[in-house]
Amino acid sequence: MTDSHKATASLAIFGGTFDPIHHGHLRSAIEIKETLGVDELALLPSHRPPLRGQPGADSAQRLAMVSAAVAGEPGLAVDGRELLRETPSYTVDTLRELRAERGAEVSITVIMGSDAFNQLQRWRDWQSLFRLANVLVLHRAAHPLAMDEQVANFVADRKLGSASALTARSAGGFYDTGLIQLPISATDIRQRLASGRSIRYLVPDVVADYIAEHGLYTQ
Ligand SMILES: Nc1ncnc2c1ncn2[C@@H]1O[C@H](COP(=O)(O)OP(=O)(O)OP(=O)(O)O)[C@@H](O)[C@H]1O
Ligand SMILES: O=C(O)c1ccc[n+]([C@@H]2O[C@H](COP(=O)([O-])O)[C@@H](O)[C@H]2O)c1
Repeated sequence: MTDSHKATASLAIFGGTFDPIHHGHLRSAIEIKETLGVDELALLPSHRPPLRGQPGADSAQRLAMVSAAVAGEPGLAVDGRELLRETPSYTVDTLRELRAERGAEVSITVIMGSDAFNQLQRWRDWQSLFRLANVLVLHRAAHPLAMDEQVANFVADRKLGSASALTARSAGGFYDTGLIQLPISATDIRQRLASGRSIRYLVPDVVADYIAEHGLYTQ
């Protein structure tokens, strides 16, 4: 795989633990879909998050909540492929699978928040992400961009001038959107549930209903 291909179609992937998915994720997904003009945007729940402890909800429950949240939203899709691998959910493995399926010409962009990007140097084979895909960063108010020096040097000559430039190339580009996300976090949602407070308007109603029905995050 090289980054020199001119892309023929475009896909963006937004991976996460989604424990649970919330309106911060969903709002950003829509904004990116519109800003990039990408053909497809898929949310990918991770099965075994590589750099954090076991989630509060199991993988099938997190996938069910993501699926319910985007049902009926034509711009967004769900890709459950990471649940099929028992190894840690390394993004580089997911990208290798997608490349094998989609070919070299399709533009693939990995979306991540600044909290995730600030840890990129800890990701498995992180330089290969740029061989296989583009990377787009969103900002979280609570996590100012503070990338590792090695990562900063690596992306310095990969920076693109616009978000839409990502969809024109298959891989190798980096774009920092400057987009500030809604200040919602899954940690805060779990804490509210554990202390009996409401999570209404932080997550879609179908997700709140699923959480209540399954008694999730009560402790
Ligand atoms: N409010 C938000 N808006 C948009 N993206 C978000 C938001 N919160 C998290 N993200 C991004 O979504 C991806 C998956 O995040 P994750 O599922 O861990 O959610 P989280 O709210 O950060 O959860 P936790 O609080 O459990 O760490 C990451 O790239 C993260 O930066
Ligand atoms: O590939 C890795 O080494 C790697 C390390 C940490 C996180 N990720 C991916 O980054 C996404 C966000 O992770 P998290 O833990 O912030 O929800 C999710 O798709 C993870 O699989 C990937």
